[in-house]
Amino acid sequence: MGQAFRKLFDTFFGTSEMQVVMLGLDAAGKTTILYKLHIGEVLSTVPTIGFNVEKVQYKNVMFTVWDVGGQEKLRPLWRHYFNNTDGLIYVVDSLDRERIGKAKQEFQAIISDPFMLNSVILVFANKQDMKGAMTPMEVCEGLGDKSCWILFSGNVLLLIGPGFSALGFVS
Ligand SMILES: Nc1nc2c(ncn2[C@@H]2O[C@H](COP(=O)(O)OP(=O)(O)OP(=O)(O)O)[C@@H](O)[C@H]2O)c(=O)[nH]1
Ligand SMILES: [Mg+2]
Repeated sequence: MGQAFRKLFDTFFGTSEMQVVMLGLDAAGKTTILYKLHIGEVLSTVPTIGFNVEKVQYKNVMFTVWDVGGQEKLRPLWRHYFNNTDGLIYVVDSLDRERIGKAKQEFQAIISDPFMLNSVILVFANKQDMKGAMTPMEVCEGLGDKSCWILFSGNVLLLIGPGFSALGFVS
């Protein structure tokens, strides 16, 4: 019955699509997350030069996820992905206390861009398995959004600030 209802629902409403860009400093774990979402496995990665792109279906939404290299010399290219982006996944290495200031600077620059004003934003506080990792609250404060709320699920921090809304992606 559930299946039949879903088929009927999909026939009438179809599958919607969202373009999502995944950004964050180098070695934050973006490519690892992309392939965990895409094939459900943790693969070994090399630093991304350019981008990886995969489609990920969640319920009746097809997400096209762009994972863009985060090395310093590649960051000026990030803005080329902002046009037509519905959502941002910003990945932070929770172990990297030294660079949380840099992660904040890049995050604030992204969310101030006119193309990103209507995007939904999800901050992924990654590497929570590591001893000494910043807590999601510390990551949230480190990124400079004092008014954010946190919904914490596993190692996902959903950051909802003024003008932001939730990306239905957390599981
Ligand atoms: N312990 C731990 N290590 C992780 C986690 N996620 C990623 N890593 C490791 O972090 C390193 C960098 O991961 P990548 O996914 O390549 O990082 P990236 O953000 O894509 O890096 P760039 O492509 O250079 O921007 C790899 O050695 C991963 O195995 C995690 O949740 N926990
Ligand atoms: Mg990568």
